[in-house]
Amino acid sequence: MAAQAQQETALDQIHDSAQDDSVRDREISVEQQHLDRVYRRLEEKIHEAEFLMNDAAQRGQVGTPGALAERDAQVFRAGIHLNRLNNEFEDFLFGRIDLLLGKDGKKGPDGAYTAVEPAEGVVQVDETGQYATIAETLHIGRIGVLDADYAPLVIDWRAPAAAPFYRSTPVDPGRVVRRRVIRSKGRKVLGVEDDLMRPELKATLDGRELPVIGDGALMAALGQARSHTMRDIVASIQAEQDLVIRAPAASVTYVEGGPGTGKTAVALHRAAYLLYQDRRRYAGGILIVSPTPLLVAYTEGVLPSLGEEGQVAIRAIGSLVDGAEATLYDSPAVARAKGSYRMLKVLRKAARGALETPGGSPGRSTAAGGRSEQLAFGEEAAPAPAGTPTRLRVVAFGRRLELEAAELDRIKHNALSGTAPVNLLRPRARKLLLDALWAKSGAGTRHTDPELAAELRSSFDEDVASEDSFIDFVNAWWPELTPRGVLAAMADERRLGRWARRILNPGEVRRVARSLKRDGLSVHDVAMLDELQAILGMPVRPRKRRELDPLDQLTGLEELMPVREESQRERAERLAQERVEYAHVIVDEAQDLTPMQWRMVGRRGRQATWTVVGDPAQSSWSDPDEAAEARDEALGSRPRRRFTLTVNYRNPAEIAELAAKVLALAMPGSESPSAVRSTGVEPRFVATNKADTGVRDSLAQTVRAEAARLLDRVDGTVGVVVAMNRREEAARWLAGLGERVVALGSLEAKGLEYDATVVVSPAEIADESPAGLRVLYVALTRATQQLTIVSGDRDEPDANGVPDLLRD
Ligand SMILES: Nc1ncnc2c1ncn2[C@@H]1O[C@H](COP(=O)(O)OP(=O)(O)OP(=O)(O)O)[C@@H](O)[C@H]1O
Repeated sequence: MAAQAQQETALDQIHDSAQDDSVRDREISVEQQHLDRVYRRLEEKIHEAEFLMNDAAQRGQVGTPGALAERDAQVFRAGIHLNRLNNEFEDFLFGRIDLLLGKDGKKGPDGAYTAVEPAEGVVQVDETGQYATIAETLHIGRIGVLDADYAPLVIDWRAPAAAPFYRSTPVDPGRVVRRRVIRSKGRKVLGVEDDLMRPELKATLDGRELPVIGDGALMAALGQARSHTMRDIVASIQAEQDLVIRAPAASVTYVEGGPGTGKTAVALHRAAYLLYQDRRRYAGGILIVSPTPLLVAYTEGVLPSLGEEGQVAIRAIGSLVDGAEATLYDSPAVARAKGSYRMLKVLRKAARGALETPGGSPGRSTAAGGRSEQLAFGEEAAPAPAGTPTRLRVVAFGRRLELEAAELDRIKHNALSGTAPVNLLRPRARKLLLDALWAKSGAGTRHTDPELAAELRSSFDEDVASEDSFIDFVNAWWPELTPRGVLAAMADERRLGRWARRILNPGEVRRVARSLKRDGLSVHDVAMLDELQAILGMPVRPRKRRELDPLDQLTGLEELMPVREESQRERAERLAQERVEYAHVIVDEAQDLTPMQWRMVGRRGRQATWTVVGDPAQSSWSDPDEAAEARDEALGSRPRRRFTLTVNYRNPAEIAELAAKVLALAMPGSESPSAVRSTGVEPRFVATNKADTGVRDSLAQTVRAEAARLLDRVDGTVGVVVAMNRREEAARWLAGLGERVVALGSLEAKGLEYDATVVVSPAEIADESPAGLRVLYVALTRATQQLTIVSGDRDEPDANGVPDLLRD
């Protein structure tokens, strides 16, 4: 009997699932029909754009300036249009909402009704419950497409009419009854996933009950394997994230949220939204500052997938200064000295001190006639020892005139007392030299008539200033300083000691000087270079003129028209490079910026609006209060709009719970975001067997074995996170395991994620810097599915292998 019941249940299930499959297939084919219509329309539009291009080319042959200007503008617009259509042809339709009738009957510019709330009385009740009719269906995609009658076939995801797709929740559904995510590849619809916003409502569309397919799009998206590049989340943005993405761009939008809450994703989507919403305003460019080149590479594809790249520059914090690229790391102690406000004072002294003659500060006599380093090196050059002249000799009005070392020092001291950037004080120094020589010449007493005296003085200045000996002297005595030159001078411990007196302690001076002797730059050096650039002031150099198209000159459309052979992308890159200030600045992982880095970033957005996203609990900077002060200085008095993201989309609950233990140590009292899903797989703890093979070998073997094990268990990537000083060693441990696995230093793991991670020796990571516990918290929150902790030499694992830092 029981067996028969079981059989019947099984048969029922087969029957249900066959029915489900046929409903699913029918729904897929409904969406396929819509997609086919959209493609037909897109093809028409592409033909239109091509026609416009040809038409424009014909006008070019007419040759009058007016016709040429019109041609250029038309080609430009048609080119952009074609480019977008071609680029976004793939996978661009991803959503649909089915809506109740709205409160008013107004339509927006995209052809959709604008009301958010349903009209009164559209939901009716009978003995079977609530029922209603679907009044409007909207499809959402990466770009908007209207049909030939201007009715919306696809709504751009950033348009106001698309907002309910993201904002509607079962608690606050508005007009939305069903939200559907459509999965497609090229021209083929592969699947649909539905979420019901009003599950209690029986809704009909074209006389048929609205079917619901799948378990919801979010879970489907979160469960997918990770690759080495981030995907956009445009099909499953959640309501609290959407509020940030669409927040008005006034002043500063400030977003906090724990690991995995989507801060980076939200920041990128916000850039795309701002461009859509006010393209003209953001033609000034959007800068996204990212903490590491690894995170730049990881996130780089998201904006193009949203149809935006031209106006957005994503730069690592170590690549913000043109021509400089950070490749080195500083020890925590050196980083602390270089990144803090104290360094600002040192740099100000160094910039002036770099002109001083050896053995004393400017103004003190150097009668010993010593020689000093020549500091006017080119961008790449190291300081070349050369003579700083200690005597100036010229011949003027037939007389030999001389200034001695003491006088020269006095003049230099005087000139440096000005507040202008050091390089811009050079003309003032030159003028003071001429004054001193003029006084020596005694010619000032020759005429009492002021006009004649002035004439004489001006011909004296002209004579002297054109003399080779004077020109050579000024060049050697007051060379033009470059940021790199001053930084190189700071590598001299003795000189740095003088400039950093009572600011850095002797140990810091020694370590900083030593670090500046290395070949290459660290992220902190780059911020110092930028500061020096501001302190020194760069004399204006003639800009390299790019080749001009004669037609551009004719029409004056030089900036509007892409130059021949320069693609849209190259043009965007060129503009980004030439640009120093931006219209909007987005700072990702803002908690990590040092005071000096905030100053550098601040200079790029003096007139900008800002979006700042971060998580104080993940800060690797040792003095968060000082950084907060610098951040407030960079952002000025602009009002802040604050948002908090509360849901962790990355880590399953099992991993989030473990990480929360470290958070409690790192920042007692702060709250973890709640994990949105659970996998049932607990983190694994492995202790190395030191007795067998020795600690080092054992660690290598254990980590390799764990990485191999995880590669078998997940489809995507595996990250092995070690303390910074073990990076190279760890890469060797993993040799030959393939491209899906990577070794990372703790600081490099920032912002990244992997299907599975191995965190090696929590104690080593926690001990490596004053912010070590927060860095460990970052390391523990990188996995989307599985996590293994391998204890090292410094950990004290219990019988289950759980190291002390991760026990209750
Ligand atoms: N609404 C969403 N739909 C689908 N996936 C999402 C959503 N929000 C976030 N995610 C995914 O969650 C993961 C974490 O997102 P993201 O890296 O932006 O978080 P974060 O807050 O910047 O994390 P961290 O502070 O650790 O760097 C990513 O894989 C992202 O694609």
